[in-house]
Amino acid sequence: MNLPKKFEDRMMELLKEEFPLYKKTFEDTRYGGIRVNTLKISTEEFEKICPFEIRKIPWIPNGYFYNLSDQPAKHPYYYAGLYYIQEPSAMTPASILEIEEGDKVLDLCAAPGGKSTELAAKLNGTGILVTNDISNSRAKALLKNVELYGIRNAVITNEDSVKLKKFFPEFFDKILVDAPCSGEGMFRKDATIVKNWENQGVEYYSELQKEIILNAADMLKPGGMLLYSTCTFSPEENEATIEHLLNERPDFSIEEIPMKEGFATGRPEWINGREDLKRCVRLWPHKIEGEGHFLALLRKKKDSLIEATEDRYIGKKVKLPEEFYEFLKDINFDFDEDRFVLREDKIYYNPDVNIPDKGIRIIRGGFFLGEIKKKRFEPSQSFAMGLSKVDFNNIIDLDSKENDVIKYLKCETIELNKEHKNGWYLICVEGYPLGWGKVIGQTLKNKYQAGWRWL
Ligand SMILES: C[S@@+](CC[C@H](N)C(=O)[O-])C[C@H]1O[C@@H](n2cnc3c(N)ncnc32)[C@H](O)[C@@H]1O
Repeated sequence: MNLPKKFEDRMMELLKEEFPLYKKTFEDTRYGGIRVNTLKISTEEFEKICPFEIRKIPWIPNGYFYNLSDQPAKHPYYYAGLYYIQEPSAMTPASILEIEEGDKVLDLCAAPGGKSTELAAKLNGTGILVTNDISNSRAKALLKNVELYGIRNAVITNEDSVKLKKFFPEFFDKILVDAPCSGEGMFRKDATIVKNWENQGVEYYSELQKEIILNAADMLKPGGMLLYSTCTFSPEENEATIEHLLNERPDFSIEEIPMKEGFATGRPEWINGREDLKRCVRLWPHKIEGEGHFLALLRKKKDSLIEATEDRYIGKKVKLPEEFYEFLKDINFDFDEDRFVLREDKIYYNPDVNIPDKGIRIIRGGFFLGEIKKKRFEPSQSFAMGLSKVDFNNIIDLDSKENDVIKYLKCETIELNKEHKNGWYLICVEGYPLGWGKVIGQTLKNKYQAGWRWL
């Protein structure tokens, strides 16, 4: 692979005797990874049913390598949201950031959702995940992933960090900043990143990261934790960004990250920086089976004068159409009635946390349940994905190896060979929900979301 000369010279100067080992990784094939969505399935269960060969990623409790000759995105289990396809080192940031149930979590640079989907799994339906991206098109990909992975407590925003900060001063318990970067760790995966590096290099991103990390710092509660990560190697975008934060916000300190085999420390000497930058972690492609990453875990000093605030969502019971309540009779899931929201015939379920909702560009505010169409309630795709098979009374369970499941995912009508009463059914593959269908006589009318269909 042809690397930019400027990049190669700099890496040689930084890595010295390690450089040949690093350089050699460009001759090897990359590693493919999948991360099990523990909102839907345990790792033990997944290992039993996984249809292709996998091998544990040593430093990620729910991460596995797969062979690149397999196609995990072409299996019904992928459509059931059982796993996320992610480069192994990119799994590390969300795995390191400890989340407690009930936390208010922000993923500031989130699209397409590789880290958000794991943060949500750790929240396990409690608290709130505000997941944000400045790019509208990327935020749409994020929306799809939030829905596919069955996340019920997310609010998706489409803002830059300056604007977001105005709405959320010292609001979050945990923040992940997976910063836009020059992507030096992506060169092997995607050659177009090399072009981008040449056009808009390290200096451009370093300035942007300094701005973003300070805005994130101001949205963190005292006592809260912030995880900063990039998939690049340049010290200007890594140790220097952290040093900038520590200089500008002296109430922050760097926390130790538990070291695993192959993890390397931060390199303060590369920027003549402070000694504690050694607590940052560098993942190198010549030391672990992954493309590489940088991580820093930061704590904001606790101010004992600040009292905990009560942020629970207090809604008022809205009058919802009868058809919706009729549908809920088949749902075995305890909804808090005060959290239902009706917006232009669409029904949502709010997370249990109050957030400002005026003046922010919100792409999705809570769990979208469905809409009223011609006096009927039509449940949404996200409603199906947010349920497990025990949550709905009427199930049609398809065999992962039979053709009907692919027909269903292709939005085709299915003829049933067993008697079913008419009405809405949660269509599952081996017990994991895929979407809705409506039985009329012997026919299953397909209600799978057209934009998601199997191509
Ligand atoms: C490294 S990518 C994020 C990858 C994502 N965390 C994941 O794991 O799937 C960085 C993201 O930051 C977004 N971004 C760039 N500038 C931003 C800003 N000022 N505020 C918020 N997001 C920004 C980009 O659109 C991009 O999607």
